[in-house]
Amino acid sequence: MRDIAAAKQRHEKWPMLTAYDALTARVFDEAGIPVLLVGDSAAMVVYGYDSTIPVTVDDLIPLTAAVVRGSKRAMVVADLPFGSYQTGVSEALTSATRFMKETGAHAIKLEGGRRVLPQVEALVAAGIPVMGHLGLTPQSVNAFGGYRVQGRGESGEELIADAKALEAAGAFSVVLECVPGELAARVTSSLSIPTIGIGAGNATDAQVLVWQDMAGLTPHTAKFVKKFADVNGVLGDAARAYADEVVGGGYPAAEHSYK
Ligand SMILES: Nc1nc(=O)c2c([nH]1)NC[C@@H]1CN(c3ccc(C(=O)N[C@@H](CCC(=O)O)C(=O)O)cc3)CN21
Ligand SMILES: CC(C)C(=O)C(=O)O
Ligand SMILES: [Mg+2]
Repeated sequence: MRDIAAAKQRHEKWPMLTAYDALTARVFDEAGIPVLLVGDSAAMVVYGYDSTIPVTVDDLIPLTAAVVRGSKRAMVVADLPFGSYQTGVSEALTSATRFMKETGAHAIKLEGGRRVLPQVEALVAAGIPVMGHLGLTPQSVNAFGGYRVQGRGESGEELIADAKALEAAGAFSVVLECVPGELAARVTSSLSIPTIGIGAGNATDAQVLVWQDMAGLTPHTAKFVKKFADVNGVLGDAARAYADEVVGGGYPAAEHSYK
């Protein structure tokens, strides 16, 4: 955390990725990704729901614990799911302390600005580092009427006020999702804590992507995603090659068999 705070002063950008299991956490940790987020996007990319709304604390705790076990150096951030903190300060404390005690995560993330300020202040007071999340907050997809760019026009000023309020409440960083690059640049220069962009242009202090999106596993992705690999192709080819060899009798060969 001290490192990513210092990076802002030095204008050094850094990457964040999601992770949901021990093996991918190890890969990203060894690749030098300093912060891993166990996102509530697990609802969609792990559990197959069509939004993040249904996923629970009980669903996310085992995944978060696995990511902590798989990584050595990375800071692991646990995303608080819908319904586990909006309901009040005491619910937020209960949910966040469960993640901290049962998973070994180093910080939590929650969505929203001034409307969740009491929760942010209480978590910070309890010694739990808090990452904020503004702009397209997917837990509010039903209020937004879809996954749409946020903060255009007048509402950009509201977002800046939310970001400043989160910083004043003690948040150590803030995710800006699907907002105009110009707005993200204004927020980034207005805050002394780092901003982490996803679909927020290139002026933020850091970037985050869902790993299955950046690695080319997810079939449909938003405009902001760049595919850095073709995992869908590689994995599909491996499955087809395996199937062919099983059907053809080529696998297993002598070297895969016990005497
Ligand atoms: N795999 C995955 N990747 C994500 O980035 C992600 C999730 N899942 N689940 C939770 C949320 C949902 N997210 C989304 C989903 C869709 C768009 C999207 O399609 N956006 C439109 C913007 C349309 C507009 O207002 O102009 C796009 O066309 O990119 C954006 C973010 C981001 N998060
Ligand atoms: C995309 C990031 C910021 C997130 O909240 C998630 O993966 O759940
Ligand atoms: Mg999330």
